Amino acid sequence: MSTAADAPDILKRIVEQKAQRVAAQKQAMPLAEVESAAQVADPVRGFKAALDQRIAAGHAAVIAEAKKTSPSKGLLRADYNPAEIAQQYAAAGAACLSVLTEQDFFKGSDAHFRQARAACNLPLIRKDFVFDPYQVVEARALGADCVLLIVAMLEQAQLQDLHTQAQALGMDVLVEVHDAEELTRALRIEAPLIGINNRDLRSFHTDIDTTLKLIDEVPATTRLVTESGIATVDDVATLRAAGVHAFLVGEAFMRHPDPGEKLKTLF
Ligand SMILES: O=P(O)(O)OC[C@@H](O)[C@@H](O)c1c[nH]c2ccccc12
Repeated sequence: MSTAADAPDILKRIVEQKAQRVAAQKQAMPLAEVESAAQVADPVRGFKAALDQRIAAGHAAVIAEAKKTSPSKGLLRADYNPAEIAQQYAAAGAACLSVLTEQDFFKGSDAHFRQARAACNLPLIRKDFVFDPYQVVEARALGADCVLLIVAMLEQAQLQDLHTQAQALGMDVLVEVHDAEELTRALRIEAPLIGINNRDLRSFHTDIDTTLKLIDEVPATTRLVTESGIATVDDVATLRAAGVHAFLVGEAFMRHPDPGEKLKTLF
């Protein structure tokens, strides 16, 4: 069985760095304080519901991602303004937004997340590397409507517990997998929302076949999101023809001077 110990090197490095950050953050802001902040946070906006609505109406549901930098591609956008990007995405018809908050490898921040969420009415996923229950409470305190859980970096019991905790706080969870074994683990916890990451974190190579190969294993009642490397109108058409209607796209939008314009042309 794949476990956190088998995670690709880049994921291990990110998680090690993150563990130090979380330890320091717990000192700066004890759990009880974060819990209080979570209790008075803005109500959740319904992340999965927004995807389901778009798709029920016959449209593709786009989770449009804001990220300044990625470990695989480096700087994507020098003039990074999360509030402006959020408004452009919302105006262009995105169903939901994704905002990177990881600091060391993606140059994200909690402030980016807050700015983006305040600038629109769409539901947002906090994109980070979550392994500690503290981070789940922190996400809700920030106003997150959904959190990402990456199967490759979590033990099964951890995955189950974090998933239950996030749902108890009212959030949706995007459970990310990359292969059949990880998908089995996501299905075992009955995750309603599963993302197939087309990026191989060992090589950084993206291939939409990753989604196409796994699609038959995903029950019709599960909302499937295809993630990463979606760059052309052909990619979108191929995936939709195969029955995938929710898309998480970052790089293709971020490289364009007007990310919202790119969203409109791609979808
Ligand atoms: O920029 P892309 O290739 O369109 O991919 C977006 C998103 O899928 C990618 O950023 C991502 C997928 N899973 C992640 C986990 C952590 C950080 C980032 C990611």
